[in-house]
Amino acid sequence: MSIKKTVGVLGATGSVGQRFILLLADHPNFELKVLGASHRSAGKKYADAVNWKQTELLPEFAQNIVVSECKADAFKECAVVFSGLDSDYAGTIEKEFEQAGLAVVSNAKNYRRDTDVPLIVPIVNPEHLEIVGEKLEAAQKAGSTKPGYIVCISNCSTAGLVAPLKPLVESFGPIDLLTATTLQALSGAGFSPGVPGMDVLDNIVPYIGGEEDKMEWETKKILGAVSEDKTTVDLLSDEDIRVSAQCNRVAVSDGHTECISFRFKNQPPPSLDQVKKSLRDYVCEASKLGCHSAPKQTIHVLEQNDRPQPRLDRNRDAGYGVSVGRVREDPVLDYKMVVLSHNTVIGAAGAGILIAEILLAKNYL
Ligand SMILES: NC(=O)C1=CN([C@@H]2O[C@H](COP(=O)(O)OP(=O)(O)OC[C@H]3O[C@@H](n4cnc5c(N)ncnc54)[C@H](OP(=O)(O)O)[C@@H]3O)[C@@H](O)[C@H]2O)C=CC1
Ligand SMILES: N[C@@H](CC(=O)OP(=O)(O)O)C(=O)O
Repeated sequence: MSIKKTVGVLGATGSVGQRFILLLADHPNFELKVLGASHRSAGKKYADAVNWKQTELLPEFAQNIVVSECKADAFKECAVVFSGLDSDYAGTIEKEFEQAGLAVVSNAKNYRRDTDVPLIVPIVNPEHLEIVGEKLEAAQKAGSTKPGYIVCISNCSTAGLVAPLKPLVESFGPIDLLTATTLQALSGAGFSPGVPGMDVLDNIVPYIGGEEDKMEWETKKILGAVSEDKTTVDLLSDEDIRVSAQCNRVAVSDGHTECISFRFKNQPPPSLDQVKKSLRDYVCEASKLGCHSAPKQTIHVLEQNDRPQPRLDRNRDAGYGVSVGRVREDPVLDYKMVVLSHNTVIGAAGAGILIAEILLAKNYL
């Protein structure tokens, strides 16, 4: 039996942090031993520090762990540190951890735009982790100690957007025009303080600060390619793809829905049946590698007229799979569809865990 790697979570009390606790309970490769949060939580038992908001009970293993301050020394035994830190603090803390030689897999936005930091949706572009492999190999050749590094997880809405695009681009070539309108869950806004009930009850809020720009920019990095020397990512340009996003907050607990339309660069486009087949047949690399959390079916193509729906479909493949429905021709672009992805699983904590499983499978941890 293989020995489990010790791991830690920064921001363990938040929306993403709580999801990490759930997903890491009884994980076959990782044992979650160290939890970090703000000075308000540090020194308390996790059960006393956290305002637990999940529908599942707080797992027993985590209840009595004493929350640490987010200092690298407390995490030095960790093979990987997952971060669900508030972005106001993630920048400094994650850099300190990297400089201390730790592997950090982060949900925060701070380093996503650094070209030498992989920005990963694990069911889409795990090949960008080659940048980590190259860094480790270079250090080994130079005889230096194993370096720390940061891997970023994408914005949660971007994860749902790029998932169905990947197989389509692989099968039929580039997509050059793309529009997306999102209906985003409350858990995406975090728990401190979160969205006030008066804002969302009987209501929709048509603004999520910074979200549209993130979707438009991050798509170009995720669908880009690793440079020849394997040290950076070459982004797609505005000429390669134009992306337009509109983001809305709705009264759903978990699961981001996105109505998307797109055009293929190569005309005429594939048929509707070819599009659906490409989505259904797609097997992500994590599944091929046999990673524990990899979805059995990466993209679920639903044929019922009224699906996907967040409450009914967000937990497909335990939240690691993405659902698409209403795939049909678009009278303006080529095709349109509705995409649903679990924002705190494949859009956040679950993505982090799947990335770590891929790093492990590639002997990078
Ligand atoms: N929610 C989602 O679906 C997604 C979130 N993200 C990103 O993940 C990160 C976490 O988001 P979310 O869980 O929603 O946020 P929350 O507000 O729910 O949680 C924030 C966490 O950060 C901790 N924290 C706050 N201040 C400090 C500090 N000074 N030092 C150390 N820790 C601190 C909090 O600890 P304490 O309880 O002690 O205050 C808490 O654990 C953010 O960067 C967010 O943008 C990314 C994708 C999706
Ligand atoms: N903004 C997203 C969640 C989030 O925090 O994303 P990011 O890590 O890109 O800031 C939402 O509200 O649903």
